[in-house]
Amino acid sequence: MAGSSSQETIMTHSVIHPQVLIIKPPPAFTYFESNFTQKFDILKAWESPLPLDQFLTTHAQSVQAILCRALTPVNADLLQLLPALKIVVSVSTGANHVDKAECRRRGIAVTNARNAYSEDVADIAVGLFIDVHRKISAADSYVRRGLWSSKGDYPLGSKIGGKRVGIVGLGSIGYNVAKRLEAFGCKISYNSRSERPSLSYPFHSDVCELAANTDALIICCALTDQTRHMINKEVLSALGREGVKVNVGRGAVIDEKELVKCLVNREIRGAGLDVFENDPHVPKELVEMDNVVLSPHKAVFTLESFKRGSEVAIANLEAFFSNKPLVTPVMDE
Ligand SMILES: O=CC(=O)O
Repeated sequence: MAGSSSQETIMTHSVIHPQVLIIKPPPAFTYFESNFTQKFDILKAWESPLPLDQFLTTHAQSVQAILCRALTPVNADLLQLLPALKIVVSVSTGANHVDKAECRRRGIAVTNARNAYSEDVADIAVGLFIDVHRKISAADSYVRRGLWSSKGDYPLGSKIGGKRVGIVGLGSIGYNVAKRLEAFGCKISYNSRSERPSLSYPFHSDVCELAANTDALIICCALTDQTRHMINKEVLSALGREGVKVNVGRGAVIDEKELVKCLVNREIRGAGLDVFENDPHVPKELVEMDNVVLSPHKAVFTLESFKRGSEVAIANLEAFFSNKPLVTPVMDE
């Protein structure tokens, strides 16, 4: 008996979990870390005293899987240091931080969080939209700075109900924004990679035409070669002086320099921005404007979203290590 129990102990201790590299922990990782460590041997690059390239060189021959987040680029330089890599599991929905062309060339699979965060991101889009029109953040600052008593009533905002809202990217996030804003009495139309005939919202294949026919644009699409700087000077001009722009997609979908110029010259009414062209760097002009609401790329930041995101990541890693089909592979764009 004694022999078999010590054999059991040895067996328990000798279970070898598949290795997963993490360079920087994803947000809220500590909440879900044990879910990962029960199944995988997590290589924590951020805890190593070695410089990253030395750390990676040490593990180069064994690392087949990497778990990453939006702010950790998995670019060609990093991929070169990982010759045995077979899968990149991103806990983000957007996969623009992964060099997908290089992954494709090397036969490395890429997965993302797909729709895990859509509802929470849609909530923030709606929050920014309301905030810009009703000046909630600016009014909060007005009260805190003691201006209410010295300067009197705060300037008027603009009504939400009846606004014509153009959604750019009617995927899962965009659709959730549309449903929410319909309930506020807004009129929805959209631009997307393709029309969704099952929905009754008017579709505009041309984003400029969408802008010309709406009071606000809400950017919900992914950053791809096709969408980079899609919201340019022409689109912003079409949106017009009373127009508002909200972005919960990726900063570089908008030509940020043009956006700043339009805001400075009051060529559009305002903007609500959760993402920036060079996250986490925010143009200083924007910081000074009270018709702009700024948010630090946090639309997905709820415990519930990160729980769901970590479940999707674990499901993809398990599928990969047991040779099953991946749960949320990123399709070629
Ligand atoms: O921006 C966050 C994400 O893409 O998940």
